[in-house]
Amino acid sequence: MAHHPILIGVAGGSGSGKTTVASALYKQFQHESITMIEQDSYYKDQSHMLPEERVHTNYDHPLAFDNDLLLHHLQELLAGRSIRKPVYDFKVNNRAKETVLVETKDVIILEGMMIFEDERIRDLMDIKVFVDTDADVRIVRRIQRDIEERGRTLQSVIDRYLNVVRVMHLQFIEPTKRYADIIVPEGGYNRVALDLLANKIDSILAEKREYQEQ
Ligand SMILES: Nc1ncnc2c1ncn2[C@@H]1O[C@H](COP(=O)(O)OP(=O)(O)O)[C@@H](O)[C@H]1O
Ligand SMILES: Nc1ccn([C@@H]2O[C@H](COP(=O)(O)O)[C@@H](O)[C@H]2O)c(=O)n1
Repeated sequence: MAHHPILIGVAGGSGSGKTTVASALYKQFQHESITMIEQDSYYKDQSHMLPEERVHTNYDHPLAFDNDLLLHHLQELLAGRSIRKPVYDFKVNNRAKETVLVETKDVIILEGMMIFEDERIRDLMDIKVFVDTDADVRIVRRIQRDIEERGRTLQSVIDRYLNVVRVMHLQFIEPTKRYADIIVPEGGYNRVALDLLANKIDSILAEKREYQEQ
């Protein structure tokens, strides 16, 4: 393994294409040593709340995330140790009982809406990517995904978007674009951006290997 793993952050609004970009990078390096972490896995545990109370949580506010645990886990991975990543269940708005073993790798991709918002987490990243997609495209993608995969109704997705997601996006996500090294329009299928990123990752890996051999 390289001397220090590389941490790549992929941020952007809900439905922007973060997961698609992160997965494309993951695929490109699947023969290397690579792993992926999602900030969504670090939504706070809400077992102490009734299911009907959990519906009212603001999931688009930085405080919805257990960033202390995320920071600790990233530090562990970067130090060469494995972690047990929490599992989040969107259908019941709560952390699941099981955890998943994640071993450290040369390249760690962290994907999530607000990963640039916490300075402690931001400062660990070697490359910061912001996936920038227009709000109309993001809401259409989100409607489709939340109904198909997260068990939501059309009305609940629309209400939450207009009352919470949109407002929080402007307050907490859009301003973090300034921290990005690279802004990728439209995300997932932007081949040029993905190739540029892959080249950069390759060169950092080569640099680290050279340093390690000295
Ligand atoms: N460039 C793109 N063109 C068309 N559809 C896309 C593109 N990027 C992502 N998608 C689709 O949009 C949806 C949301 O993308 P996803 O990567 O899950 O976004 P995020 O992780 O930012 O919420 C997915 O169904 C994905 O297949
Ligand atoms: N229990 C929850 C937790 C979060 N959300 C929404 O998920 C969005 C973030 O996920 P992306 O993959 O789209 O980045 C966020 O906007 C939350 O509103 C939820 O619906 N329920």
